[in-house]
Amino acid sequence: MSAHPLVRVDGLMKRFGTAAPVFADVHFRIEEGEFVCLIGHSGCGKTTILNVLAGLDEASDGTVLFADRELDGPSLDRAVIFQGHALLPWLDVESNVAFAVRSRWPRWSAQQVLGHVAHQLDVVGLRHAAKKKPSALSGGMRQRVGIARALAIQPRMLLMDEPFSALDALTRGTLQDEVARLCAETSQTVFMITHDVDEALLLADRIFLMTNGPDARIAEIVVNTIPGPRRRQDVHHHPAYPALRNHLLDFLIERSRGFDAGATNYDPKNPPEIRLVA
Ligand SMILES: Nc1ncnc2c1ncn2[C@@H]1O[C@H](COP(=O)(O)OP(=O)(O)OP(=O)(O)O)[C@@H](O)[C@H]1O
Repeated sequence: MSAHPLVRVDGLMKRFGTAAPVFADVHFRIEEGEFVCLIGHSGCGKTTILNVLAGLDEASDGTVLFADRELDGPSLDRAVIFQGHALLPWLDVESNVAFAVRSRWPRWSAQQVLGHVAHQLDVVGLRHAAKKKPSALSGGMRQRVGIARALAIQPRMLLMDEPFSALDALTRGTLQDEVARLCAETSQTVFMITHDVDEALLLADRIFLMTNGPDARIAEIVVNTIPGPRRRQDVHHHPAYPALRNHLLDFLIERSRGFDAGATNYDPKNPPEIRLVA
């Protein structure tokens, strides 16, 4: 880890009302250019952590430094792609993306904005749908618009909350490939929530495993020992794949439940880093 990671989270805790904390003592770093996935069961606080990183929610305790500065609300440095795309329904595809581009570069001419939008729509294969309203698009196309809009503002970090979970298997696979390619080409820093271990092994450089809530922790950090660039048709042939996949599934099925944060060999500031090879 470098002395100046892009994201530095220390002692993060979130409590709603007087209930037990959803999660506590969460520490992690994300390096510039890294793709990190967060995996854990429903309710352990993944979306809450993502919202804190986005500046949309505040933790009850702890600090988040982004590029060595304490976070202060949302910023165009951090773009979010939600599960349900969140497009403006009254604007066509081009205008949805242009809206974000104009807020990022308010001095750009209309021509510059439209040129940039056209390029982003090309990147996600949606140039032909530029004049369509979101209601006239399939779920996969809408999610593509969300991706184009997020990437169009060239964020320093992309935050994705289960971005493919509402899609059919075929569309999901295609979009996963596209995101893998786009992020690798631009060395995009990404923090993504997923429930899908194969998706994590395709996309992530490191996978943070969260225990069940309440009082959830990051139990361990699994390093993806399958080297990039990874492609969907190759990943499962890599010799390390079975061990990695079994390790992630065993965690979700078994170890995420009985985790003991008080165990002497567990240091929340330094969760065990797991490096599995074939
Ligand atoms: N505004 C709120 N008020 C009270 N409780 C909340 C609020 N927001 C979230 N919670 C609770 O905090 C816990 C964590 O929610 P969060 O959505 O972060 O979990 P998650 O791990 O992302 O779950 P999922 O995988 O189902 O999306 C849940 O038990 C949820 O009920």
